[in-house]
Amino acid sequence: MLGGGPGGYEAALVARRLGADVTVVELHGLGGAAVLTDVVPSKTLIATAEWMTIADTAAELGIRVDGAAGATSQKHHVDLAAVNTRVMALAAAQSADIRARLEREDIRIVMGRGRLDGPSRVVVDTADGQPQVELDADVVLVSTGATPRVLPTAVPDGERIFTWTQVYNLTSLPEKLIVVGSGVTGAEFAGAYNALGCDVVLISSRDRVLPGEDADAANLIEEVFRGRGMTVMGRSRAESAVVVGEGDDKHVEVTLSDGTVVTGSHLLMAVGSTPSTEGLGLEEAGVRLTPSGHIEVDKVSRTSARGVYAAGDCTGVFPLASVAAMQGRVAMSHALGDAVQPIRLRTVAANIFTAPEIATVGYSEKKLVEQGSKYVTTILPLSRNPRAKMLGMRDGFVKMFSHPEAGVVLGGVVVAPRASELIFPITLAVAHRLTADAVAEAFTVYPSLSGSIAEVARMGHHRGE
Ligand SMILES: Cc1cc2nc3c(=O)[nH]c(=O)nc-3n(C[C@H](O)[C@H](O)[C@H](O)COP(=O)(O)OP(=O)(O)OC[C@H]3O[C@@H](n4cnc5c(N)ncnc54)[C@H](O)[C@@H]3O)c2cc1C
Ligand SMILES: NC(=O)c1ccc[n+]([C@@H]2O[C@H](COP(=O)([O-])OP(=O)(O)OC[C@H]3O[C@@H](n4cnc5c(N)ncnc54)[C@H](O)[C@@H]3O)[C@@H](O)[C@H]2O)c1
Repeated sequence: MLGGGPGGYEAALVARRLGADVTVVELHGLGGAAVLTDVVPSKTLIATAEWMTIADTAAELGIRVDGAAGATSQKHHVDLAAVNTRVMALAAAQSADIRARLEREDIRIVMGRGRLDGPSRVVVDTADGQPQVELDADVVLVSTGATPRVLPTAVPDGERIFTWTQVYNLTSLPEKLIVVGSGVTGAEFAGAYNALGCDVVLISSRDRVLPGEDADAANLIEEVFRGRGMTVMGRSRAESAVVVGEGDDKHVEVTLSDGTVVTGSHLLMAVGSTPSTEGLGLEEAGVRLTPSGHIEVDKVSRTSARGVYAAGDCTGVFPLASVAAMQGRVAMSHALGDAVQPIRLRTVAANIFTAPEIATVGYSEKKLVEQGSKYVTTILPLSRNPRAKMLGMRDGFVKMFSHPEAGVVLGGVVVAPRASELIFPITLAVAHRLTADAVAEAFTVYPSLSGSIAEVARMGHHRGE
């Protein structure tokens, strides 16, 4: 395995279980960017932000903090140094757990930068300056991931201008954080820092935040962001960014394409990723790349070179840790002759960890329209749910797409606190082609947020002729 992130280490475990001799080559640390810089750190930071959001409703629920002057006064504050220490410790512990698990399974780990020397040999420049390691293999899985895209006119310095991998250096909350890019990464960080108590400006090059997502969900999040005091600048492309001034006057200036200059104390660039596929000897080994530099793969993770498979963000199939892991497992099952199901992207569940969260599964409305499918949409605002009222939750909804005649659930969107947990019944329905009636017929607890899922399914009921 070239790369020890979710794509690589999950594949390693499957290959070992199927009886193969397995070596994982990893440049930085086991668990990959997912564990060390991306998923785990961001979601741990967001866990603190989520508590801050919950604390905001405390006064409404009748909770008073001793010494606080009134319901609207600032009662909690965040010690960012402590938060980031916890974040990094958690990521390191998770990485160590993965290493220990691989070692227990007798998987060899070689730390260093690997590259292909033809389709069945990997050469590793080891991290500790020891001689190169050469590994011959019947099967190679490339799972080298991706790194933050850097604009040459806004180069991160790790002190004032950050990529998302560097923000954990911060020991105190920025006075005013500018976030460039309103994809999932930008929206999650902008939302989190806003909840932690920062003044946040979100610069979005598109009409609205989260341009790729369900329009109702994205509009709701944008409204929530604005309602919490965030400045959201739509249709604004950042051209360049510089650090100016000295001492207390030091700040960041971001110049937009219309000449506007936005100033802040710090800047987070979240303008997408670049696949880590350069200098790996891929094309020389017969592995075809797409124009964007991603590795071309089929549904069982085969590349154009015999014996070479690829998984995860370096393939650009669907940049999620869960998909990387599935691609890796599928690759090894195929390569080692086990029963294998080609990857089914239609059933992937995804979640955006804003507050409220946005969870999606199955076909999106955009996809249903594009492919000319027949569908009905049923939608229920969260504010109608009795449990949500008790918990003081207002923003959110449950939406379901189903086939108008067959009643089969085609997809769903849940916007709610912990939507990542609530989406599961819809995921089951999509994965197993259940009808909306089948979902509606199952008992839900009263009162419960999941009651809205059964309710929205009930709304999709069609009387049989
Ligand atoms: C801020 C952020 C938050 C995210 N949150 C989520 C989330 O909540 N849920 C989710 O499902 N997904 C999330 N993602 C996406 C997720 O991080 C990726 O999809 C996932 O990391 C992909 O796994 P991977 O194995 O392909 O690559 P990675 O995790 O990037 O691992 C690749 C590994 O390969 C190593 N490597 C690279 N080149 C070499 C080489 N030449 N030799 C040896 N090793 C090499 C790297 O050091 C790295 O460790 C998030 C992404 C970002 C940016
Ligand atoms: N919760 C999660 O599962 C999670 C979290 C983060 C990322 N991810 C994965 O990573 C993928 C990539 O997300 P991402 O947000 O990192 O990248 P992205 O490419 O989806 O978004 C980057 C955004 O930045 C904008 N942009 C680019 N240049 C700009 C400029 N100069 N000025 C202003 N805006 C600019 C783009 O228009 C785009 O909307 C996601 O699709 C998702 O699969 C998942």
